Amino acid sequence: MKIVEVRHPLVQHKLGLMRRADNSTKTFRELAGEVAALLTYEATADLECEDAEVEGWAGPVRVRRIKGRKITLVPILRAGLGMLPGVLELIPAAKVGVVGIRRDESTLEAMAYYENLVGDMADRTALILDPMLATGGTLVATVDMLKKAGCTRIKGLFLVAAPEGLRALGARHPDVEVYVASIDERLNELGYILPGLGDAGDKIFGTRA
Ligand SMILES: O=P(O)(O)OC[C@H]1O[C@H](OP(=O)(O)OP(=O)(O)O)[C@H](O)[C@@H]1O
Ligand SMILES: O=c1cc[nH]c(=O)[nH]1
Ligand SMILES: [Mg+2]
Repeated sequence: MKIVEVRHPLVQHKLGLMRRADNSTKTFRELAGEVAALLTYEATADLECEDAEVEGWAGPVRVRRIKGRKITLVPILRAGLGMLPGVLELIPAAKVGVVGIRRDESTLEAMAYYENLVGDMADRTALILDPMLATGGTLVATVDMLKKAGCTRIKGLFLVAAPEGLRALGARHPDVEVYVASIDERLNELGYILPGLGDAGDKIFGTRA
């Protein structure tokens, strides 16, 4: 399975700021968007390009442009919405399909409650957006959904992942590529990532667990 831990200084610095316990909702949200944009830069590095010609200021000029499969963004409700603005800054024309999955905090089982994907999933590369990859249950359920809809090229963008979640994904969907700002140490007994960020959804939306 392809796993890219993005070591770029801007990503590491911004993630370090996100780990502070005293961040305001505004600060956490802004940083989530900024790191998401930087992850997008990495995750799109292999997009296919082609030559084209445009009329420039001094006559015709050869340029490069992206060709091939289009992208659909798939934020997982609710925390994935916190990454969406940053990703859309780099891919403003992307279509967005939304998936609602909530983790039952006592059983840690992923429960799907909403699905609204774009129609032509088979022709698109899906970029799943979720700040946290913990046990992997939410991600596996999302990939199940996307594949059922015909999607064959799937990448996931995460701020923090636990080794346990990466193993679970590798066992079920080894073809999915992962781009993550940090692979952290482990899950605690409640299924939270250590050192992690705490509850990313609550921090992005200003709610409290
Ligand atoms: O890998 P897992 O163990 O499945 O956990 C990860 C999921 O848990 C969090 O969402 P949560 O269920 O808290 O929903 P929220 O986005 O509404 O906060 C997080 O944003 C992931 O979606
Ligand atoms: O550490 C974790 C695990 C799941 N969901 C979160 O928001 N944080
Ligand atoms: Mg949450």
